[in-house]
Amino acid sequence: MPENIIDLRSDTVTKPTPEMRSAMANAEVGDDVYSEDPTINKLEARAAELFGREASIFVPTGSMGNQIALRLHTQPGREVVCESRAHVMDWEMGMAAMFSGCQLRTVAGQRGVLRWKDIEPALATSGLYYKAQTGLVWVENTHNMAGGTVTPLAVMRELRNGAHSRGLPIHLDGARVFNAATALKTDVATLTEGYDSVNFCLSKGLCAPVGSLLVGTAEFIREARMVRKALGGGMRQAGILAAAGLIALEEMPKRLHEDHATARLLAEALAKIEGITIDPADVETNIVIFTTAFDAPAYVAALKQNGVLASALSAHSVRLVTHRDVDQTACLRASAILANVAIEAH
Ligand SMILES: Cc1ncc(COP(=O)(O)O)c(CN[C@H](C(=O)O)[C@H](C)O)c1O
Repeated sequence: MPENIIDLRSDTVTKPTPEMRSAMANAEVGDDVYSEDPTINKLEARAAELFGREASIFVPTGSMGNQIALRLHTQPGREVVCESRAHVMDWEMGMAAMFSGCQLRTVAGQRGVLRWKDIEPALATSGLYYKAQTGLVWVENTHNMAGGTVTPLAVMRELRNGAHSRGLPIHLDGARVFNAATALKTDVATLTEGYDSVNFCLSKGLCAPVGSLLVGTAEFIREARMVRKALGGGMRQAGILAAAGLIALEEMPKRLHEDHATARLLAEALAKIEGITIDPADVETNIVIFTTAFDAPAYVAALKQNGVLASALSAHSVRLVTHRDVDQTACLRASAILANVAIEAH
């Protein structure tokens, strides 16, 4: 495989910045199981402040943050209503059932964006003996497998108000909520206001090496701490990770628009390639999903041989994700490789 690979598989591949590495090396630490790690405490306080919440908890992965929230909001036998291609449905190893005894009730959104009128018919909140009762409404913003699509602020509020009008909690899988806020030119506190919990990732576009944060009320986070420990997520001197997380929070959201611009460039180049279908107008953030007339896994394998890493989502679907470690020059180089390999794929 050639040198200087262009890795567009995911924004999870981002490496910590030199500033993060230096902060990690010098981090003040303590035992976080005793809540004595000063850098973790600082990160959790800062995250709660940014989201306008009472508290937050640092977790090693977005999956763990999501599953802690699902467990706390539900009880065994309840249903969780989510979008049909949600991460919690397709990428979290059946943990809703395995850990929380819940089943997922999927609802197809428009390019991943749910509306309350779509959710309402899927609810079971009283008096039905043949269905599991609904226990939680689940939103994903941005929506990964729909192509990084953004749920607008008015719809976020519509879904929140709908859930609460039926006495249901609502959780946001906000792994890329900073991308959504950037695309909407708003802030995360406004975008997520009133959501009973929000989980967001430091380790994706925000470039931290590890970690996510779950935000909510003080009581919710107190209980989340116990569930995290039960899952084996109680960490010791994790301030080393939190030091990078603080930089991720302060420095990285302001540059996410660059990833969005690069993604749009890629989409415009892809749209010119024979055998590839994509509408660049559909690309709202840092995720580019396109259809191929030819075999996608074979195409991705050939791209790898030519120095571009991508993800085949199905026989005729490919995902590219832009991020800080791939600048516009690299993406222009990738565009040429994507075109040349496509010609051979025909
Ligand atoms: C919306 C959303 N919520 C949660 C997670 C889980 O985060 P981690 O458990 O990987 O930290 C992801 C990771 N997404 C990963 C990726 O995009 O490469 C894969 C698909 O798991 C996500 O996209």
